[in-house]
Amino acid sequence: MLEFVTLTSLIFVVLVIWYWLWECSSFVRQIDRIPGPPKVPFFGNVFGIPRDGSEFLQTLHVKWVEQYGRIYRTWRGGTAIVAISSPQYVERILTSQKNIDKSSYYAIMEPWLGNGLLLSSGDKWKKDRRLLTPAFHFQILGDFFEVFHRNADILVEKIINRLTDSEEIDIFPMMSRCTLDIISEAAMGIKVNTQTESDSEYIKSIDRVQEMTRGRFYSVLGLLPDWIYFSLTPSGRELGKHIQTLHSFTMKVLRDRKQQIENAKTDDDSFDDSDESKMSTRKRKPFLDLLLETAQRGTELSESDILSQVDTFMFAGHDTTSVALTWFLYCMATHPEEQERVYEELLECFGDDSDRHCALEDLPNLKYLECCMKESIRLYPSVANFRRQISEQVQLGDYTLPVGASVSIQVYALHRNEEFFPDPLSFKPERFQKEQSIGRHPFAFIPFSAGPRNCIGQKYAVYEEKAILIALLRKFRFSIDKCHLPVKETHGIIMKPAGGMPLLITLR
Ligand code: HEM
Repeated sequence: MLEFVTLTSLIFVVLVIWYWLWECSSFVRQIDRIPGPPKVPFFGNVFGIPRDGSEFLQTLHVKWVEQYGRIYRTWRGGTAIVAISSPQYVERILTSQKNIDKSSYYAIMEPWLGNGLLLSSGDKWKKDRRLLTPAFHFQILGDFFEVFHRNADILVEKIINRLTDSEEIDIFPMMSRCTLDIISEAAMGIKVNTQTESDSEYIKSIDRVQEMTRGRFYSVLGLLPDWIYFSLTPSGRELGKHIQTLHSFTMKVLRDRKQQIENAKTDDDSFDDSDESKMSTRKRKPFLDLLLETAQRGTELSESDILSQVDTFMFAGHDTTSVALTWFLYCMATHPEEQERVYEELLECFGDDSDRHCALEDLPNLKYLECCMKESIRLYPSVANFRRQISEQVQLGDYTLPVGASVSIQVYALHRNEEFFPDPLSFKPERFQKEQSIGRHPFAFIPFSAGPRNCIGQKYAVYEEKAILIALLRKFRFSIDKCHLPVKETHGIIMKPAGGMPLLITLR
């Protein structure tokens, strides 16, 4: 017994000394000069950060910004996270060529997304980004419109069929299926038909994986290494099961596409064409083919590398767009005058030709639609925050961020900064008209991030959204029953509407 007490006391003393030395280190002193919520020894702020996605957003993006300012720090165990939401600070971080790697937050996504473009660092990221950029070439994107239109038509059809039962429809799952079908076909070359076929396990699992990944990051369990978390905890086992579902889905996509290419080879040898300069003049080419071609040319690219990219693009290119569409329709439903103005602009553009799909050339004529899209994603950014790892010390105002700190760019809080968007909580599309945008700080509005590591799919996403929204707004009028107001945001990795988005829909 005496030995046990002695040993426990000894461990306690060692831990206290270790903690005291850590507290006195220049890293901790530099971080703790930045204001932030009080921390608990060893655990930091993990207990003070709400698990619930809506409260999480309100606490980190509203309450603590009001309390501590547009730069504040939190601790996750021994990891320092500096949250910033002023454009000047954001510009310093996002324009850096050095501080472009992702923070430890993203390590928690690795069992799911592997070392794909979103998570990779250093030379691997540079090489992959160079390889994948041609797939998003402006001229190639024009060829994707056919896929956007076909899937938007299916969506319109589905809504019309549902209207016979009820005018109120939760549009969020419908958007999710539509964008999943589009990304699978446009980027992977495979039709998965989740709009027309029954419940998609993939969609259910992707929701759960996001929710659980965010929950894990800010819980004590998140401090456990992967091998303990996934094998010994019930939540780890559940998360592992959902990740497995996602991987099986993307593996099937990869295998199916390989098979298609094999079959096509006998008729057409274009797959062997390695001249990338011809990309822009060829018909649309799924980005997955680029990876398969590269692997075939003998470059080091294993099946698991390709799978990580497929997982990454399926995630990054599907949910981000479906929530942007969903929040946009919410803004229209709650702002009938603005909705009518968009409709009038569409009538002016398309006239009586109600069946004509939009083309790339129509888009410059739809300026008010674009202002509404920007205003909606300002208020409801699909990615409410993202992070960078500090690998070269940086000065933000009075504070020095040492190497090893993590920076969280708080897009939600940044977009609601009164200094740049007066009356920030109101939906005012005019803010984005040319005259009103002049002089606004270029980093005050960054829904797709900015700088060298911005969203590679930005143009693709905007075209896709426009094609879908134009089809919907020409056909339907959207409103919302007041009993649902306001629809709250919930933060997983993507910012979704808590409890779906039930809208009242009528035919025009
Ligand atoms: C409304 C739609 C979208 C929004 C709001 C959005 C937003 C973002 C943001 C904020 C980032 C930076 C994330 C970070 O640094 O951690 C990002 C990165 C990325 N996005 Fe998007 N995105 C959208 C659609 C898409 C689409 C359609 C694709 C693919 C087809 C895509 C692929 C990617 C990839 C691969 C990255 C990582 C880029 C890199 O690190 O080099 N995104 N996106």
